[in-house]
Amino acid sequence: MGAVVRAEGLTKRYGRNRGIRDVDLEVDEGEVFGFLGPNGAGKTTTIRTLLDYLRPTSGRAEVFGMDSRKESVRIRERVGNLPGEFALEDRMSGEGLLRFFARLRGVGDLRYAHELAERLGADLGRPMRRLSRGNKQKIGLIQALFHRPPLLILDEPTGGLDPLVQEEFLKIVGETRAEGRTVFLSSHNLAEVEKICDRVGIIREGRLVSVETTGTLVNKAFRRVRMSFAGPVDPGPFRALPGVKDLQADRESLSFTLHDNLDEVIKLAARYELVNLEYERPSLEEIFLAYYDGEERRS
Ligand SMILES: Nc1ncnc2c1ncn2[C@@H]1O[C@H](COP(=O)(O)OP(=O)(O)OP(=O)(O)O)[C@@H](O)[C@H]1O
Repeated sequence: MGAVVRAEGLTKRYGRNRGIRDVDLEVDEGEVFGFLGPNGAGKTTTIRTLLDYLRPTSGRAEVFGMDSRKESVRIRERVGNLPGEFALEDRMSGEGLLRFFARLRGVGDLRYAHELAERLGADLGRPMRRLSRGNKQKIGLIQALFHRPPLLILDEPTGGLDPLVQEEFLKIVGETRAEGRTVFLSSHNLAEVEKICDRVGIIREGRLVSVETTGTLVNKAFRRVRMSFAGPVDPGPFRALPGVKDLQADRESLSFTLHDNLDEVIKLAARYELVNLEYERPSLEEIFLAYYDGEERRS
């Protein structure tokens, strides 16, 4: 499996504004790659630069091995793109818009488009300008998906969608991957990223600060531990153990986050009569917040 998207030292400055700096990135064929970061981190800038809607200040990007500046037309033919602002104020209906895109792309058959509209509950009959944000977004997704492109680049695909529609969208992404196609999506919604992404890139203040498989990111993080005992427990020795943080205690129970050192914690707990033990891994959201918090303190 080769890289479908590759960025090397990709940098975009907007005058004195930061944009993105030195982004090195590879997205492999057949994977679902999640691009995470808070508002203003540089997700949209990266996506627009990959597709040559923006010219990089320095560095380069390739999509399907083609230079994104020199071969943007050929690249865009093979990409289904949902831009960050899909807000057409058009008189045309969703159906009209899809027919327009179908002609442009030389696709004769709109059956998959109609199937997607049905599944997402999209209203294809109304003028685009009369649709709510979420309903516009559905049309935006359908136009990105219906010609079954080998690469999907989706900027905040579930923004404005209600939870049931989000679930359906996640199924569609799963089917896309099962067909061996590649998906690159940016998101704020960490629960959804955790469900569908094989790998995750975290961007912070224009720099890509981490790329990991979703499993690694979640597994190497801390755990939340809660212990209840049959009698009073002395929290002091627990608090003193390396790896134990944010410990809270009442007479017969302890709760804390554990970053390391499970063995010593269990041995210490075994000196008491333990009646309950909860050991939970955090959500990607908690990891992300902790990551950002830690980064902030380091910088
Ligand atoms: N046209 C522009 N002119 C000047 N600065 C810009 C422009 N577009 C983006 N920026 C700046 O570049 C940085 C990255 O913005 P970008 O829109 O790529 O972030 P994002 O991660 O997509 O955020 P969001 O989640 O809010 O969409 C921000 O500091 C932003 O202020």
